[in-house]
Amino acid sequence: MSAGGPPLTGGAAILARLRAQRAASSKKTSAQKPAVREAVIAFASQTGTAQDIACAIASESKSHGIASKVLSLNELGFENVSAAKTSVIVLVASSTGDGDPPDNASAFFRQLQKAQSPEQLKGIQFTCLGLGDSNYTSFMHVPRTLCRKFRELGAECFHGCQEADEVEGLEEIAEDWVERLWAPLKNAVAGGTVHKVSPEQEKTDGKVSTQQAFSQATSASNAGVSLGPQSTDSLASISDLCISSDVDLQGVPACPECRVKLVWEEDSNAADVVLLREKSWPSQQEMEHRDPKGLYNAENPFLGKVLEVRRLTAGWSDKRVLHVEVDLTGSAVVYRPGDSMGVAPANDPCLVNDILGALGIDGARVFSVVPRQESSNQVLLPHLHWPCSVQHALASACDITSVPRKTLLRLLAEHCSDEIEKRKLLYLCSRSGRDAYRKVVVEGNSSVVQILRSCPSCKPPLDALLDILPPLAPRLYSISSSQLEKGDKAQFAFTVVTLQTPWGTKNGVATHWMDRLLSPALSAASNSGKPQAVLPVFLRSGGAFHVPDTLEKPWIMIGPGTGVTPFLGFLQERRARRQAGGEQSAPCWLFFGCRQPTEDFLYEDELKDFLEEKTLNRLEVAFSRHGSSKVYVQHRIKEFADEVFDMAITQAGYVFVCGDGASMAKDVHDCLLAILQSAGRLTGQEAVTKLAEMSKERRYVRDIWS
Ligand SMILES: Cc1cc2nc3c(=O)[nH]c(=O)nc-3n(C[C@H](O)[C@H](O)[C@H](O)COP(=O)(O)O)c2cc1C
Repeated sequence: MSAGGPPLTGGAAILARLRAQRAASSKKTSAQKPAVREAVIAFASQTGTAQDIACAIASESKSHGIASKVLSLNELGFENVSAAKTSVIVLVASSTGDGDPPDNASAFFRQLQKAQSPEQLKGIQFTCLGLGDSNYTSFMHVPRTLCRKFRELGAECFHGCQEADEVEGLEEIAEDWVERLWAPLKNAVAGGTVHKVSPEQEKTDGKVSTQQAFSQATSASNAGVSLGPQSTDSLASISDLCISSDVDLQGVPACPECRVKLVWEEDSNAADVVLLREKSWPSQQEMEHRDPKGLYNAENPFLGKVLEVRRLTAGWSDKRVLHVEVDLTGSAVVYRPGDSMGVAPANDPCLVNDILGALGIDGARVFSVVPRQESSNQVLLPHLHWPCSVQHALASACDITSVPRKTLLRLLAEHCSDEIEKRKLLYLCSRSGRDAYRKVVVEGNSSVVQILRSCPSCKPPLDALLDILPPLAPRLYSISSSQLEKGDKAQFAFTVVTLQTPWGTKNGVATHWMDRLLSPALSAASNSGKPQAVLPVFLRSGGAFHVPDTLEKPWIMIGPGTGVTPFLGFLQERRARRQAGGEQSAPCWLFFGCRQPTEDFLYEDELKDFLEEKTLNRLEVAFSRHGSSKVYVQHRIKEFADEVFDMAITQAGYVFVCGDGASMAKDVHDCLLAILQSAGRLTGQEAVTKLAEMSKERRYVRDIWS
């Protein structure tokens, strides 16, 4: 019988039996083994950085004589955290969205937040490395919450927690912290007296300021270390690397240990059931999945029919932005403008075939996963939804396109039979190869597929590869509609991302997947159509990025490119509320930016309608390719310095910014600081404090992406 449901029959019964057998076999072995004192290295990671650092810590711990195992927080499970089972925990955690936990930590985080007993984690020694980006309003929300809750529940910190900010450079700060981790970790695992670190002490003791750590780390890495075999200026790809046999390979991490074994399904009937289930996606059952509260996620999405798809950019432009309308009828989803639509994508089948070819594996083979360590009773790699085929795991569950982390390169190096290829990959993981790693791998926007192409002798075992590849993360798109106007429909827009890299063209995973799915409906003549497609979707809250309760304070909205999309929803909401009457409305301005009027003026007609009916009082557009000089939103905002100051500060209005976090959000932030100084006569420090206050009062709110 399925838990609380009707008895399982046919294929479902076979799948349930396979899972239960694997789980039982790993439990049996765990019961036979006495518990060993070991450190649990637990990560919360959305795009793989925290996972990579956690894996590197686990691998290196062996050389320090420390037994350890590495798990995502969800794999660990909050119910398994206790002084008896997990006495020493090293947390490596990032945040996503607006201070949200990464998907592989969300269930753990939920349970941790609910836990109240001050004794629940008594006897546990922990430390935490937080990863974050100070451009985000909820900077370090997840790591800080983990640390606070662990302490509140009785755990003790054995090594000063550290925060590594992307803005200052994660790698150096993390390396420095890990370097200082070994002695206290060894002591904690040995059960020695722990030198407790209080949050206050961390400020001066265990925790080095990020700037200090940064300079320590960089000066250490510059001292007496070879600069590598050649200048990075001439480097574009791995084939450009010339590695001599005496190249300095110091700092190469230990090869990550594989945690899992794959158990191949030999029963062809059982394998066929799995293949059929994968082929018939979405099944009737998946199509009919409904949550009465409208709570869906990437694992259990709502399958929404696509009602409309329309191209928003000119047909001749190399920029392809598509508008999509999804039917949410029956889903019980309630969204607010500012929320995002999550979409669970799949990888390009050609890339999957490349990996299968490189590894020489039949994609139709079906497997289950069991832990290699006999004492482990965790369900590992749950995101694969095993039993599954290799093809399915690589297409739907693993991230095969993002920039490879050093532990992945280290694994690949281990499995190159060609000595030169191996040394190239080792060099990229080494301290002296840091600049080459940044240039070739990070800036070159490489991927595991591209590395396998460049190193044909590389044949990593599938179990180790599946263990190390991060889960394929869902993608989030700002909703561009309001339910007050659109009811059961939700709209969003996306740019089909195509990057030119030194290796060749690299396509955005989700945007190309949606483009492939939706394009048949776009007729050449009308550029608009009614597709018969469904999208697996779920709602992600926009946090503080929402329409204010009042229309009586001014709104300044800044959203170049697809950053304008949430403001379409804001304006629909505003129109509906104005039409309902009863609210005075203060001025509402929008600063939008695009290349040129005839190419990518997204939602031009809709925005002009809002303007005409006075839902929007001013629309200022910055054209970057229309005229003799490039004009961006911050230039247009500066032209209205006095009005912006009056609306935002004197009238205590709202400033919303949406779009690219790498440059636009920073330029706009600097522009606002300059306006506070010029129009408001504030000093530089007063301007910084003022914006921080506005941010705290949720009157300066940003939804930015990297
Ligand atoms: C969509 C997105 C949202 C993010 N939100 C936050 C946030 O709210 N707070 C924060 O400190 N960092 C935030 N970050 C920065 C990440 O925490 C940081 O890049 C981290 O290194 C990612 O680690 P991971 O690869 O393990 O997920 C965000 C990054 C992205 C891409």
